[in-house]
Amino acid sequence: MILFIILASALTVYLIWFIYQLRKHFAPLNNVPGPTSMDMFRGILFATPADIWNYVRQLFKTYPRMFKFWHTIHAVVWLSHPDDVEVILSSMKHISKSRIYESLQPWLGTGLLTSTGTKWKERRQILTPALHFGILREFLNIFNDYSTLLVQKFEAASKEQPINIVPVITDFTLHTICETAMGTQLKTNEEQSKQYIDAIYRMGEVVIQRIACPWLQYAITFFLSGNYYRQEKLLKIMHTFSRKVIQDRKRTFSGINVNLKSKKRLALLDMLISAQLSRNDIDDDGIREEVDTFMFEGHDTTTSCISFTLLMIANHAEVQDKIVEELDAIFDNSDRLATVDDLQSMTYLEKVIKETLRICPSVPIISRSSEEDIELPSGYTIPKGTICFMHIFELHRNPEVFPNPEQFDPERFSNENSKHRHPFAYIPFSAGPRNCIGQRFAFLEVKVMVSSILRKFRLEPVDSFDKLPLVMHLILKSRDGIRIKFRKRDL
Ligand code: HEM
Repeated sequence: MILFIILASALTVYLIWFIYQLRKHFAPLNNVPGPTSMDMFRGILFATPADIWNYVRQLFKTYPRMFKFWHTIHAVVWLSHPDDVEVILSSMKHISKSRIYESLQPWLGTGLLTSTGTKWKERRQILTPALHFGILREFLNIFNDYSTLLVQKFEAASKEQPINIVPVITDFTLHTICETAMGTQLKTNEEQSKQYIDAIYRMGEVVIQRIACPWLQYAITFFLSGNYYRQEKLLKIMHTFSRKVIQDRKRTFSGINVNLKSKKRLALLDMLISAQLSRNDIDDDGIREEVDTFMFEGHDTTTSCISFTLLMIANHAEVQDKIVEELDAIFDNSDRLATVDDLQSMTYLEKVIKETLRICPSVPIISRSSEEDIELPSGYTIPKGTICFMHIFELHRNPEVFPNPEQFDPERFSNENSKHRHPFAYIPFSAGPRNCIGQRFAFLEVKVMVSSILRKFRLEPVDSFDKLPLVMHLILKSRDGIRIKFRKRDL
């Protein structure tokens, strides 16, 4: 009994000391406005991903520049002003992702998206040449082949019925990333490919459920919730598949070892195998981490971008007319496939894609952990160890930078109008040292897909962006998909 009283007293003293130290360390945040922990708890308890999305947006209406709250023992700040975001993103000191990304680690390990420090620097160095423009040119045939198939799919669908485009586009972006980055065709009629595609969809659900529900972020509660077993099953399918792709590629790669010395450009997976064979820079698990990272980052983001671009075009007839005029001038009614020069001539379409990514950024929120105290231009100090969320979706709606922010206006991205813009006011691909490595890949793919569709179809609106139920997810998504009508163009 005495022992129990001593232990309980020691524990109480330790807890009081711990909370005191925590409060002292994070005292500079006391000045930052924000909801109370109780408000926060009420706001997210039993909330769906759509409720959480709306709740955070509502908080930005009350605290437009930034706000803070406590999430159990973690101090969290949300930022949306370009000056504040610039201080964090442009620094090499704050390159570590916050603990929110830990939910991705069972799947992606510490690949390029989730790693930090020397590991991240070395991997970025190996992988940057894999997305060089010279290589992307070689991917054009693959983009063209798959977009031809996509158009055929829409042609076969009923003319009058709206189509939920998200699953169809997802199917195509998964096939293109697998073939371009891994040099492997996903065969939808093969059981293993089918299982893999399905597992990627379902793993996304598990990850987001864990991020959205605070109590699932701890290993023990996650384990008890039953989601752990679901995750293990999915990981087995996905990792077995990626390991097989790597082994198959390695076999053929060692057979053509000459590639290591030749000038021929290597695809992403070949680049990783080459780094292993020639310099032992990366082991088998490391290659697997990067393959999984690119499969994830390289398909969901572009699916969101293509789907929202088509939605915006369907809802803005005058914008659609201008794109069609541009395409007609380039292709002159011919059926030929797009070349790199054609894609570079699609300057108006490029402005449309940029404006879509402003209103509907595929990655709406990113997060970092502060590695040391940060003095923000707003006058507040963020102590070391704070979780910093940067709300790209809100940042892109700053009325001082983008007047009338909800209005869709591609001309915001004319050379004249973009010239004097704050460099961190528009960051769909993030910015600074940890920006998106696949940005040029994404633009090429989106342009090929969207132009192929508009050369064949007139898009008619069914859903509109302002009525879509957006959800808190890693990637911007509508809970109910995105529906559009496709009417064959009279050529
Ligand atoms: C429209 C399409 C895309 C958008 C809007 C986008 C956006 C972003 C953003 C905002 C980040 C920073 C994430 C963070 O800090 O947490 C990022 C990182 C990344 N993206 Fe993309 N992305 C797109 C397409 C792609 C594609 C096609 C690939 C691969 C081929 C790719 C690969 C990556 C990787 C590997 C990272 C991590 C980079 C690093 O930390 O060094 N992304 N992307």
